[in-house]
Amino acid sequence: MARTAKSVWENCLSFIEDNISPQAYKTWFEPIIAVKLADNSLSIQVPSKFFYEWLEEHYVKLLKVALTKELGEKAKLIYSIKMENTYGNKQPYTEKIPSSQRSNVSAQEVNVQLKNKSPELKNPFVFPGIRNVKIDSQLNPNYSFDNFLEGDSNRLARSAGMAVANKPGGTSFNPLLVFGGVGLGKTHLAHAIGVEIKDKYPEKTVLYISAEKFTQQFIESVKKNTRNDFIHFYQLIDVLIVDDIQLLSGKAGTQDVFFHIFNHLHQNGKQVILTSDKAPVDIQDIEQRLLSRFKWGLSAELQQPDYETRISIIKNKLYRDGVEMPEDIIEYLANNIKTNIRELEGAIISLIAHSSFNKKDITLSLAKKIVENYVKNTKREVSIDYIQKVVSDYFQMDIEVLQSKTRKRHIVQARQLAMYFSKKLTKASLASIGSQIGKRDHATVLHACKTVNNLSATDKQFKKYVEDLNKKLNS
Ligand SMILES: Nc1ncnc2c1ncn2[C@@H]1O[C@H](COP(=O)(O)OP(=O)(O)OP(=O)(O)O)[C@@H](O)[C@H]1O
Repeated sequence: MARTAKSVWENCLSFIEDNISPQAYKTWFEPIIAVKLADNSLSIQVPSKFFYEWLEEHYVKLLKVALTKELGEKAKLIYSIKMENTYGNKQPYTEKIPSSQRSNVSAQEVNVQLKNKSPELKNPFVFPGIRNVKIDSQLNPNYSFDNFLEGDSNRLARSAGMAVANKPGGTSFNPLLVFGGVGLGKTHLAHAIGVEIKDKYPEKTVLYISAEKFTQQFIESVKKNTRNDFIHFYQLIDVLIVDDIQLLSGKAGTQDVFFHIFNHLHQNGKQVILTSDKAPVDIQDIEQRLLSRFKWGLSAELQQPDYETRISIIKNKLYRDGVEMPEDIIEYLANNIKTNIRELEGAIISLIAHSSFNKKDITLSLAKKIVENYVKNTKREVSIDYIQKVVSDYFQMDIEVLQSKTRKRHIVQARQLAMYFSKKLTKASLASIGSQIGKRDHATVLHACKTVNNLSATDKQFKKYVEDLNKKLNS
């Protein structure tokens, strides 16, 4: 019997159904319609671009296995997206996108000159001993310069990033340190520079790594006694991008090893790109010699985007998602989500999802509801620095006093309150809270939290402090 799109898809579905939860199957697979089968390519129609992205993100492997079983190794999946009811009464239209269209930045081969007999060079990403080390750049090709919109708030950082991408290691921006608040595009820009360099100079070895992962790898190398291999590995890199460098704060061993790697790369004309959520002067607990190196090149700030840039970012995101939205809603979003581009994008995604799942138009009242949720839910994301500022302002003392070693009762209480609220309102560990609030250890923070709970149950005045601060930190 001749195979049809429908019969092939039905076989795929019965395999998929056996491998995921009934709820997921119902939500994500039942609405799909198989539309065409040509050679090894099956076209399926999905209800929205959001739907397509969800499938690609969560079920691409399963789809691949199911399809390969049916159509063999060369099987291809093509999505046809039916844009319906996203806005207004427009005719539905379709858009075709191949599965996993995003090209990956391919692994890079590095020939290692082996000086001794042991051919082992440990790649902390892949473990087996290897002569020809393949280094996955860890870059995300979706973060490019093309979709990093320019505005006054990011012009300097973006242009410096471009200059570095054009001539890695060959400008005075080495290191290039990009800093700025949460969700303002540091990671995006860092990847964009790496992606651009790989495009222009495919032979260069580029590596993106978060400072957190770098630290974990280093700790692992100490445990396994492979510290030299670890250093050697990083010294092979032509362009090293380290994200969230402030996370090295308080980690003396990791800072030390990074210092050696940095010096080696810098001396050899290799490019280093760093990001941080603070300006270099404000990064605490980083050794002076390292801090001074961070300042060798250029520190460029990403500021909060102005209104025009927010509008362009929204429009660009909508354009890329193939969705239209009335101008007044775009303006409403831009006027109400100002400080964090990730939140702005999140609100747009929620709006699209709501309207496409509920088959309703995107209206201003829906936008208001979503923005309200966003603003409410994200208000609690405060930093430990901010908490210390609010608490010290409340007690009219300087942050340095709050952090000092003094045992004066009112200062101790202020410090304990700062610790208590840091535990309550942030995801930071006790140890990290302690190190940021006057270099105390985790036991001190634990004790502070208990004391605040006890005192608020027994001391009226103290209870009032807690209530006042709660209001200030949540407003
Ligand atoms: N100029 C821009 N144009 C378009 N999109 C942007 C721009 N800046 C940021 N974004 C988007 O905003 C989101 C948040 O950016 P990113 O993750 O790079 O922020 P971050 O500063 O690294 O945040 P965090 O401090 O939480 O690590 C991303 O989806 C990114 O693509």
